Amino acid sequence: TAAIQNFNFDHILLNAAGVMCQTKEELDTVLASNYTGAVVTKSATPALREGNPTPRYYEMAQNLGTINSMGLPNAGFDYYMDYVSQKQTNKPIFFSIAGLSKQDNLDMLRQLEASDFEGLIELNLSCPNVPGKPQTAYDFEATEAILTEAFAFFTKPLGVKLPPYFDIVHFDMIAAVLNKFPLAFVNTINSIGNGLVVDPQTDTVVIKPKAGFGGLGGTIVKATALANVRALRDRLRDDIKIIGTGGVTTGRDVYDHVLCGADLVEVGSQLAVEGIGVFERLENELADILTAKGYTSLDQVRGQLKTIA
Ligand SMILES: O=C1NC(=O)NC(C(=O)O)N1
Repeated sequence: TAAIQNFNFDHILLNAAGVMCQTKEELDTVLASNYTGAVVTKSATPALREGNPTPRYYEMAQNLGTINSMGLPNAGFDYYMDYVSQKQTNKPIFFSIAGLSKQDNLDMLRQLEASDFEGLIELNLSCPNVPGKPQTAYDFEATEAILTEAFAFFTKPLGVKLPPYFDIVHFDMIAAVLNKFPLAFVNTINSIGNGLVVDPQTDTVVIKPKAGFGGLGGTIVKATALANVRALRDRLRDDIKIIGTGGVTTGRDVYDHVLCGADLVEVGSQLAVEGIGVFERLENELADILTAKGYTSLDQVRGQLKTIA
């Protein structure tokens, strides 16, 4: 549809893959909100997955953030294909996939290409929580290889979910790879992989998988998220849209993501913590900021972050 072609959504907020999107009921809840512009599915693997042993998710005190090692629990590719095939909605759906191998990903992409699905596809190259599996997008050659093979046959709107980078040279390198392909969007960031959180009552890690190592989200990842949005906006072709994810708990955080160049903004940890009402609160807080600044459109804000001369 036109909305998808020019990435023009009624609302810029949606969930982050993994949060409130594993079941049809959760997906319907996000879609039904008057304050979301789209929904993204839990990253699907070919077969249903139980994921990692629990406890595998923890919310830190003072809403500092979250740590998770879910391990890609999901109902399986066919479940989400069934959902999108039957869903009557004019709100765009992002179908997220996270194969455990290049072949898995190519197989799911071939099925999506052959289907009547008219939404967007997010290739998650950044899950940090499958023991023994790397975050693919930290391997620039592997990333180029999967995208080369994918774009040999895939014609629907495709984007990638990236891990955070922490080295300017890595921003340059991943952008050089991504700029070779007709990507519809880039979604940055996924959780900051392999953090470690201690329970102060018990001197114990707070999640069971991987001896407590898990992906960080929420307040504590905001500065890294903004840096990755800004760095990729500065480096990627203008036609590649940016979805900003990470550290969004207030309307100001949404504003900051747009200031750094985000076209859409995803909410993960704060959606898990607060529930579906977070979207209305964020949109109202954002509107108040725009009004206070005399802006009538986010287009006046997007990418306008100033530097110090
Ligand atoms: O890509 C992912 N990012 C996360 O932080 N967690 C999930 C997961 O573990 O399934 N996947």
